[in-house]
Amino acid sequence: MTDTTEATLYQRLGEGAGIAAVVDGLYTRILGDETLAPYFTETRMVDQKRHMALFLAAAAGGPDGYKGKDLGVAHAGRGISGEDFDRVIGHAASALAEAGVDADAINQVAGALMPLRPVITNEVAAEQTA
Ligand code: HEM
Repeated sequence: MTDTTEATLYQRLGEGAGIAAVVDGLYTRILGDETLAPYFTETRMVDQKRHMALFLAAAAGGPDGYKGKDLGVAHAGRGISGEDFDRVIGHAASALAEAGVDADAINQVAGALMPLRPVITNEVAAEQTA
């Protein structure tokens, strides 16, 4: 079987099927979080899960099938705080752990997502010219 020292992050997440399971777990947690759920009241969750799964697959070095919006544009004007972002990262870590992903790979995912914090949150976006 695949040696984990050589497997790509995408493989360690279980490829497309593994990522789909993680994304299911992630949005179950997000919609169960009373701080985060209100952001998604108008959202078609089937589409949202598909976009997130494709985005994560590409971010993990898998196939680049993401055709959604630029993440700065997708989140602009929603008033998302740094604390909201950190809660989502926490739920992602829990969903990854529940899916059996090892701690090292979870840290890699979190590390890959952290640069998005200023892109997605209102706090720092207000200080940027973009
Ligand atoms: C690492 C963090 C995040 C990633 C990778 C991410 C990823 C995405 C992606 C791929 C989309 C779809 C864009 C499209 O449809 O073209 C999206 C939309 C969205 N995200 Fe995020 N997101 C993150 C954090 C957050 C946070 C912290 C919140 C709020 C608490 C949030 C709320 C939303 C909302 C409300 C939408 C629009 C849903 C709709 O179309 O109705 N996201 N996000």
